[in-house]
Amino acid sequence: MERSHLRTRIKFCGLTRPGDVRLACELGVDAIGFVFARRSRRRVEPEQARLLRQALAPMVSAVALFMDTPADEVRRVVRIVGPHLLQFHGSEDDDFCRQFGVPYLKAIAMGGALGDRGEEALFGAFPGASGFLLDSHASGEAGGSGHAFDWATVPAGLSRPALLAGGLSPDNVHDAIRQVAPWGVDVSSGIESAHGLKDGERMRRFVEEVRRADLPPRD
Ligand SMILES: O=C(O)c1ccccc1N[C@@H]1O[C@H](COP(=O)(O)O)[C@@H](O)[C@H]1O
Repeated sequence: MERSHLRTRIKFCGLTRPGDVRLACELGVDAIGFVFARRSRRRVEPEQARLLRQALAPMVSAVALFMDTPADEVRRVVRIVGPHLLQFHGSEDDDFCRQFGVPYLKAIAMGGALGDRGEEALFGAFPGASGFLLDSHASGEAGGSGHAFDWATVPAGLSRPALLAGGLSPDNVHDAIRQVAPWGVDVSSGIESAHGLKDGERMRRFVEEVRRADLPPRD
């Protein structure tokens, strides 16, 4: 697929240890996600996330992930952690997502029943979103499953930034980027040794594979 950008952005999600945050920054990732979704095994408390955020290098963004989280809880995280971006995975609408005064990404469920998958059908309900995350869960289900969806269902030539997510790993991210040419990639399970515990070698290989996919094709 043709690319409109020179570099695929990388977001590592579900980090729970300062050492993992520091290594991710050394490897050159663009954003780190902290999970506040109630059902997640990677969930961190706001005070813990505040410490993790302090381990971030300059110019690396902190992303706070929610799934149908009450607005007062989101506000508390915004106040204590100070994320650069919010990421919503549930049935939140555009008004809900915008009310916190922080730019937001909306996760779009790419699993389950296939309907109209044009850009307007996927993104049209979220004019206030800074970008999107195309994840493998079905509507109403949680993400972070480690399962990929059919990348062929991503419409070509998206005009708004979209991160490809769901089941990415060092073993498939090169092919995913070459097939979809996403604005960015987002990974959690594929760089873990256990839920919330990232594996240094898998993190390093993931970044190397993204960089390899970004090289111009040889003649
Ligand atoms: O990580 C979680 O526990 C989680 C919980 C609820 C909603 C989303 C969640 N994670 C997001 O899902 C994508 C894909 O994860 P994976 O790579 O397939 O494990 C991940 O990037 C998070 O943004």
